[in-house]
Amino acid sequence: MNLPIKFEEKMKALLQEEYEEYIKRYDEPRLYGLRVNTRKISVEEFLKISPFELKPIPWIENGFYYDGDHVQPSKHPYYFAGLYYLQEPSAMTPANRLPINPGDKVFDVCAAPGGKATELGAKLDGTGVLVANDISNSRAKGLLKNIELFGIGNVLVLSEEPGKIEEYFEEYFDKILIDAPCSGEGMFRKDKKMVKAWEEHGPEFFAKIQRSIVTQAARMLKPGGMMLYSTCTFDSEENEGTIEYLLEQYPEFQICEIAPYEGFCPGLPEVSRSKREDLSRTVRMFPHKLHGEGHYVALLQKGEQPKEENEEQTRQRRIKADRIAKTGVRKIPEELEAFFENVSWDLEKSRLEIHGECVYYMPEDLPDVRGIRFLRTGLLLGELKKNRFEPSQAFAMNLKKEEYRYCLCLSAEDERVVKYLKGETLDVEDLVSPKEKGWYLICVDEYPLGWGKLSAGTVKNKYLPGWRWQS
Ligand SMILES: C[S@@+](CC[C@H](N)C(=O)[O-])C[C@H]1O[C@@H](n2cnc3c(N)ncnc32)[C@H](O)[C@@H]1O
Repeated sequence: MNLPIKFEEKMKALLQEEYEEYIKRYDEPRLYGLRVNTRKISVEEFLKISPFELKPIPWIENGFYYDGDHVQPSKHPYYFAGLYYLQEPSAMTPANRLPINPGDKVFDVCAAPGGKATELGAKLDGTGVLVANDISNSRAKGLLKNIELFGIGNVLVLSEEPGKIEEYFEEYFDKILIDAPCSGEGMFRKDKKMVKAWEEHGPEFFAKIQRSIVTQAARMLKPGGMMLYSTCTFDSEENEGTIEYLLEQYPEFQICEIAPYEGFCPGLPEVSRSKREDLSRTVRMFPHKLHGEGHYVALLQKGEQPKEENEEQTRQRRIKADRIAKTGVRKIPEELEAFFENVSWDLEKSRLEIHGECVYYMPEDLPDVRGIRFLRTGLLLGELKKNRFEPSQAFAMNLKKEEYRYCLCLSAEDERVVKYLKGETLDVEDLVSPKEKGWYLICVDEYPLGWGKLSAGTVKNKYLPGWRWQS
């Protein structure tokens, strides 16, 4: 493989006698990873039904290697049920090593297309709130789809400059993940286009952006909160250099130990300006040390700053508290109430929001985000049409089979599953009485795929057209 000479020289200086071993990895086949969505299925259960041969990724409990040269997990109904995400193995590390507690307010600053946000949302398991942002609107659309596919409803999906978001979320989050835009040196093997991109915009370009993002994010973290910074590059300015910069600007932050794995290498104080020893608590991942393409990960905690509040600060704090969005409806619309007779949720009026025809179920304690560019606030439950409620695709993905009364379960081998995913009408007379009618949750085995409307033994397809199986 043709690598830029400047890059090779830099890697030689960084790796010294290990360089030969590292460069040999470029001749080896690429690695494919699959991460189980533990919000929908346990690892144990997934291993019982997995159609693919899987080998554990030793440092990720829910991560596995698969043979991407012979199987295509993105073309299996379980993918459409959101049971897993396909992700390069070392890229699974950041979201895995950021500790998440139930109820946490979590922010993924550079989230598209959702490789890390989907894991953070799965770990929250319906509690707290996940704010997922990406500055690119087109990429944020893909992010929203992946979040919905994963069954994550306690969300806010934004497409905004972090500097603008900061105005609304000062010291709001318990956990922040920054998977920063970077020069992508760890992706050269997997994606040759990255080499060309590196030649156009190298480490210097990205180091500036990263410094701005980490300091903006730092201000959105609560004292005591944790922040994880990651890149898929080897460059020291973008890695240790960015962390060093953050610590200079915000000395109340400290670097934390990351749960170890034998293939992790310590960060390198010697490549930084200050040579501070604690940079060795950050982690470098190299393809010749573990079966992954390479990453850099740093976990930080914001210290509690003992501060006496003055009058002005108290006033500001009160203003902010008033900015918590007032959600809720006085009365649940009858059509929605009728639909929810078949859903086992306790629908809380205080969390419902209705805009035009659309009904949303909101996370609690969100600031009012008017003025921020957003793609979604909360879970879109569906639409209120004339005298009826039409449930959404996102709602189907958020439900568990046992939470809705009328389910139609097809086995993964049943050819009607793919027909359904392609948007076709289904004949199901063999499964339900021709007298049955109304909204059915169509499932592959036990796992919801979307809605269908049953009448006279036929399912009218309500699968979201934009998500259809492409042949
Ligand atoms: C490494 S990718 C993120 C990958 C993602 N975390 C995942 O695991 O799927 C970096 C992302 O940062 C976004 N980005 C670039 N500059 C940004 C900024 N200033 N604020 C927020 N996002 C930014 C890019 O659009 C890109 O999608």
